[in-house]
Amino acid sequence: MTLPSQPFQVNLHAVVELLSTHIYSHPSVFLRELIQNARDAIMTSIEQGTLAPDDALIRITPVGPESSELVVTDNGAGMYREDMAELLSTVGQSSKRDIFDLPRTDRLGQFGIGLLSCFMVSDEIIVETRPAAGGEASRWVGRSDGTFTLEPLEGTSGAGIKVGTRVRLTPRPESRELTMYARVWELATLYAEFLPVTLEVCGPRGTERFVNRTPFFTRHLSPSVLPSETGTLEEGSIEDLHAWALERDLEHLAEYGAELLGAPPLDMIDISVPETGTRGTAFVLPASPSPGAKQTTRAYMGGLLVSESLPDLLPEWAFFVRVVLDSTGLTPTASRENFVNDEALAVTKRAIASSLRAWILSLAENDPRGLQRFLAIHDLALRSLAVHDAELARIVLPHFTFETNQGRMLVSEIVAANPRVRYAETTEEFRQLAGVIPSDQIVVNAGYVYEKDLMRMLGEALPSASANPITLGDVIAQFGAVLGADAEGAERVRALAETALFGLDCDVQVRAFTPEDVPALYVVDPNVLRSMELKRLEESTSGFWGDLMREVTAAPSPEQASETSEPDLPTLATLVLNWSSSLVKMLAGIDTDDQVVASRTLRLMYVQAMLAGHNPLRPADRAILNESLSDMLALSTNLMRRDISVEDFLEPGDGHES
Ligand SMILES: Nc1ncnc2c1ncn2[C@@H]1O[C@H](COP(=O)(O)OP(=O)(O)OP(=O)(O)O)[C@@H](O)[C@H]1O
Repeated sequence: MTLPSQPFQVNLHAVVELLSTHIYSHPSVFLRELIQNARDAIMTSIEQGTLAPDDALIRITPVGPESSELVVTDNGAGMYREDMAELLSTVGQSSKRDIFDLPRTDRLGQFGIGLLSCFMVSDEIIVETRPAAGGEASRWVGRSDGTFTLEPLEGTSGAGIKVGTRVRLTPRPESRELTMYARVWELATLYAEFLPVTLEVCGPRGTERFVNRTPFFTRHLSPSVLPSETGTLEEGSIEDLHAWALERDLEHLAEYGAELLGAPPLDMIDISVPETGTRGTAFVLPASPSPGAKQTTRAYMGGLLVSESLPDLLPEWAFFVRVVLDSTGLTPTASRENFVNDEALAVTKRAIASSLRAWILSLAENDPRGLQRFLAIHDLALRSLAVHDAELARIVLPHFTFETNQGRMLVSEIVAANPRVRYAETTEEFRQLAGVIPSDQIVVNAGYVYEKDLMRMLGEALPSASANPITLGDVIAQFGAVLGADAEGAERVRALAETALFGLDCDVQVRAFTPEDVPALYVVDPNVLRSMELKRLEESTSGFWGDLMREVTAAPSPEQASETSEPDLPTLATLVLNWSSSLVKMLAGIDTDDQVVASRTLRLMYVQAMLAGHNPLRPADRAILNESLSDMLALSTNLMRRDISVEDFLEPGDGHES
C-alpha cells in the first residue's frame, strides 16, 4: 500500500534564524528587500503599460512620534488575493521567474525569501495591496510564529488602499532605531541612491526627501538627457549640445569620484561589459595606496546596492583603481551581498582587466605626459603588470625609468645611448660596478622588484635592443694584468697586502684599471655576501636569535653542500688593488722599515673598498679599521716625537717575525 504524499513543514523561526545569522550580514537589509520588491512591482506595471515611468514612486514612512509603524508603499503591480497566500506565505516562492523557472534578468528578486527578512526586525508583516490590472484590495498578515491570515478589504476598509502595495512593520524595541527617520534615510540612500525609480523618505513634520541621484558612473561616455530648457535648437547645434552634455556628465562623474576617493581621481576609465549588462567606471587613485593594498569594488544591481566593497573583482595588479559598477546580468547570491562566482562573473572580470589594460596602452600611445603622471604615482603597479604581459611591456617599457650609474634614466634614453643594454642583477653588484664602469658606459641597476624580469623582456619588447647581465667578475676579467717592469712592484704590493689581510678570508690581486682614484675594489660573490651578512648578525646577536642565526648559517644550502664536498673551497672575496692608482704604486716602493705603515694603509684600503661596495662590516673588519686608525695616529704623532720605534707596533702577520 502506498502512503499518501505529505508536504514538508517549515519551521519559520529556524528559517529566520538561518537568514539572520548565515545569509544576511545585518538586519538592516530588510529595507533593501522591501525597496527591491517595490521596484520589481513598479517594473512589472511599467512593462504592462499600467504605469508611466515618470509616475513611479516608492515612499517610505519611518517610525516616528506620529506612528509606531514603518510603511513602504509602491504604486506597482500589486497582487491578486488568489496569489497572495502562495507568493507571500510560501518560502522560496517568487513571481520573478520565467516560464522555465529561471530568474528574469529584468527583476532583482528571484529566491522568494526576501520578505522574510522583515521578521528580523518585526514579529508581524502586514501587506496591503490592490492589483493594477483592476480588482479588490486585500490584506495579508504574516506572523513570526509561522501563521498568516488573508482577508479582502471591502468597502471603507479598502478605500484608502490605492493601486500598488504597502508593507507595514511594527519593529521590536531593539530594532526601533533601524526604522526611525535618521537611520532609514541613511539606509535608503546607501541602498537606493542610484535606483532608477523615485524613492522618497517622509521626514518629521511631513517633509519629503528624495534619495535618487543619477548613476553617472554607468553612463559617462554616452551623454545623459539633453537639457530640455534649451528651447528650439538652431541648425547644426546638436553636436555642440551633445558635447556640452558629455562634458557635464564627466564633471558629475569626477565629483562622484572625488567623493568616493576623498580627492579628485587622476583619471576615469569606462567599464562596459555588454555580455553581462555591466557598466561602470574605474577611478584612478590620485595617490599611491599602501603596499599590498587590494582595492574593492562598489557594485549595484539595477541601481540597488549589492556591496560597497566586493573583493576579487579586479586583477591582482589593479591596485591603482577603485571601481563602481552596475550590473543587470550577473547573478546575486541569496544574501544579495555578492555575485555568484560563475562564467558571467569570470567574463566580467576579464573584461574589466582588459579595459584597464587598454587605458594604459592608449595613455602610452597617445598621452606620454599623462603616462608619466600616472607612473609617478603607480609605477610599481604597472611594472607588476608589464612583467606578465609582453604586449603591454612593448608599449610601456620605453617609459619606465631605471637607476643607472649615470642617474635615473628612461629606458628609451638608455637604449638610445647604447641599444646593447647591460644590467646588474643585484643592487649590491650594481653599486660595485658603478664604481668601476667607465663613465661613458651605462650600467643599469635591475636589482629592485620586477626590474630583472623587465630587463630580460627588453630584447623581445624592443627588437632593436638587447639586454644582458653584467657582473663585477666580467669587468675585472677585462682589467689588464700588470706586466713588464711593473710586474715586480705589483707582486710586492700583492704580497704585502696578503700578509696585512691575513685571517680575513680575502684573496688579493693587482690589476690596472680606471678610474685611477679608486685604489682598490672589494669583489664578493652575492652568495658569499649573504653568508657574511648572516655571520655579522650571528656575531652581534645573542640569546635565542643568536642560536637561530647559528643554526641557519650552519645548515648548508644544497649548492653549498655540493661545494663543501669539493677539496678546494673557493676564496670568499678578492681585493683587487689598482696599479693605476698612485697610492698603490707608492706602496710598491715603500721602505722595509715602513712596512707597518704599508700594512695599516692596506688594511684601511681594504675597509674603504668594502664600504665603497656597500658591503657589511663584520666585527673583525671593524676591529682592523679601529686598530689601523689608532696605529696610524700613534705612528704619526709618536714617530714625529722620535721617542718610540717601529718595532713597538709589529705584530704577527706584519712580516717581521723572522
Ligand atoms: N511590493 C510588492 N508588490 C507586488 N508583489 C510583491 C511585493 N512584495 C512581494 N511581492 C510578491 O511576493 C513574492 C515574494 O517576495 P520575496 O521578497 O519574498 O521574494 P522575491 O522578491 O521573489 O525574491 P528574493 O528573495 O530574491 O527577494 C514576490 O515574488 C512577489 O510576487
